[in-house]
Amino acid sequence: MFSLSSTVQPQVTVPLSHLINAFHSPKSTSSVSASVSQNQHRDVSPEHEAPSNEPMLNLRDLGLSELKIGQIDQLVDSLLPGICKGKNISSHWHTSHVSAQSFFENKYVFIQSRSFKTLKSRTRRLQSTSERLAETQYIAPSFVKGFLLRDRGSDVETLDKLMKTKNIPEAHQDAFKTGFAEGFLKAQALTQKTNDSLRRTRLILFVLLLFGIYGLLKNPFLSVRFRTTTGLDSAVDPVQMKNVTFEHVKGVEEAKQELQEVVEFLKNPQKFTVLGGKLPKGILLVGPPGTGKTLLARAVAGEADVPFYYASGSEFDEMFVGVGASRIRNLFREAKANAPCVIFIDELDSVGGKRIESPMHPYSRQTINQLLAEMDGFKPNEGVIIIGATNFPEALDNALIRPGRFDMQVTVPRPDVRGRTEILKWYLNKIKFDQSVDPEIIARGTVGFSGAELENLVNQAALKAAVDGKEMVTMKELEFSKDKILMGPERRSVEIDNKNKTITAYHESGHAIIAYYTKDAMPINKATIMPRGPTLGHVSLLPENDRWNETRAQLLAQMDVSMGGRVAEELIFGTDHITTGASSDFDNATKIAKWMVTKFGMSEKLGVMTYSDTGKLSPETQSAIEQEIRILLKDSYERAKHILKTHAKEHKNLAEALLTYETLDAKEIQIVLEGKKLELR
Ligand SMILES: Nc1ncnc2c1ncn2[C@@H]1O[C@H](COP(=O)(O)OP(=O)(O)OP(=O)(O)O)[C@@H](O)[C@H]1O
Ligand SMILES: [Zn+2]
Repeated sequence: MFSLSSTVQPQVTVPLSHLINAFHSPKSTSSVSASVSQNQHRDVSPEHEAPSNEPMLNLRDLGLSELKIGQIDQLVDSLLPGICKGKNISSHWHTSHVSAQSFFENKYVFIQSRSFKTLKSRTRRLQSTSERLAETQYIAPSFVKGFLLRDRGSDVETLDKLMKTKNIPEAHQDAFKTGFAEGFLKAQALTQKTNDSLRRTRLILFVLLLFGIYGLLKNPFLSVRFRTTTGLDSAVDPVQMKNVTFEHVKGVEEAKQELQEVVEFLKNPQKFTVLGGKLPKGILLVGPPGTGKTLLARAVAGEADVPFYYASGSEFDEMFVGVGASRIRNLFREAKANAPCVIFIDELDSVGGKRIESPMHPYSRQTINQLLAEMDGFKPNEGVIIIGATNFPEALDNALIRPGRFDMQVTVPRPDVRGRTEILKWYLNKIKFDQSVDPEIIARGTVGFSGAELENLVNQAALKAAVDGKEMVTMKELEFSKDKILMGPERRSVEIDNKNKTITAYHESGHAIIAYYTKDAMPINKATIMPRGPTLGHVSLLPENDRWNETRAQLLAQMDVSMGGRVAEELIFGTDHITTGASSDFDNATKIAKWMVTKFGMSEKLGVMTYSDTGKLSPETQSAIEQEIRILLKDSYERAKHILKTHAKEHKNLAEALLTYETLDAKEIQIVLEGKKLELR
């Protein structure tokens, strides 16, 4: 079963008594021959398989070169009566022996036997007892084999030399050899013991390893580490959330307030029980991605200083029967054992969605049922609070949002301008930034950004500053990374020819001039002719505040600003040279005009009425709507033309400044439009 490595040499062994007798064979042949002849039969007897208790000795490791021919004959005769008699080897030996002094130097019979035994290397390679048995069956008793295979001339010489150098008299040589044999035997026994204990140790280690693997797979705590590899268990790491508190979550004040009572409950569940109050078991955090739902849940656990169990809904969504359900079971079992605590299930919709069983999610129903059963299975004041998060509350299974389950909903919206400012300040404080940085300006220009996106913006600005070899982050890097997130990376590598650059500069200046000179337009933030994403240039405007509502004048102003690009092209380069670059401007203007007519009731002709599905309307109404939209756009176009004609000089100055500097911020645009000279940067 457990074969040893090939470096371990096979041992051909004989009992000690045989060896001693062999040395003294000429004198005490009878006892040896009796025991050896027994040995011959051992090859097939089961006795042979069971190792004898007597210490075993390897004869081939003994120096026997000093034996004279006569002695060898006697020895062999006494050890191998069968072989010697049957094959008449001794006579053969006598006639063929040439002159070799030593037994091993004789190249005749015994060497033949060696080759008959197929090369010494083969013998050396023999590994298992069974192989050895097979060999010995057709050759000779094992010890003779060792005897015959003796080929370590150097060892033999050492013993010879030793006897010579020590000047051991003939009479004592036998005693010397016996002593040598005893010493050898001891060493042999020791090697055997070492080998045995090595074998035993390996066996024990192997068994321990097997137990270890089994234990790891069974133990739910240890299996956490194996979760990803085995995919079958479900334990979840509890994480102590001391370091995350409400202080870390910015711009979601209402949500924090609502969750404050949950924190109180987790801190002291008994207090609530005494008063008979009942807290929801499950809280549903609803909001767009990256608004800090996970962060809030962590903060709840952190504020209350209780363990936090994180699980993602998609982890429970398994192709295999029962896996999702068993994961949920394990999660709740562990949480209950560690109450008070918070279980957080991210992407709840992917485990608790209303989906019917489909080939993609064959066992989702089972998983939802398990979740419901677990939620029903513990008492409200047991100290376990389940917080679920979703971007699509509509997609949740109705059973999940019934009272007693996720019955409290907390909305986590995208932050408003104040929230965004706070978030930006929070992340700016983690990096080095210039005192001139005004987080509010960035906040104003990042309508709709989530907390995660704002964090990313600050991070990208820091990276940009590092790449540019700056010591601090300035507004420039922040603006840069904002544009990158909004419009894709700059395309500096694109070679834009001068003609196109000029067209772009006049087009963008057109937008900027209209924005600057129209009362209800948003203030300009920046103008650039640096290609970015799919655009060749752009003008960004900045609302002073998040706009909850927009007036008719503001909408018209937005249309006018959109028209400014094309009007500029037409006025400067002529009708024949207008470009395709204004298509997205027209999209924008047309959308606003359409909404004014069909949604906002801002057309006198069509009245205060909404027209949702324009395809189903009568042809007359449809053409009336179209007519109104057309008029709004035409008027807008004319207004833009008027402004650009009036401010042709400013328009030209701004376009040239853009051609020189590529990007101009609000202040620089103002300087140019006021007719002042722009300082060289
Ligand atoms: N309001 C916030 N205040 C501070 N940091 C925030 C805020 N919102 C998001 N972040 C940052 O963005 C990271 C991601 O947010 P989080 O994972 O909490 O969002 P989420 O709403 O759970 O998103 P998803 O729905 O994609 O899971 C947070 O780790 C945090 O660094
Ligand atoms: Zn444009």
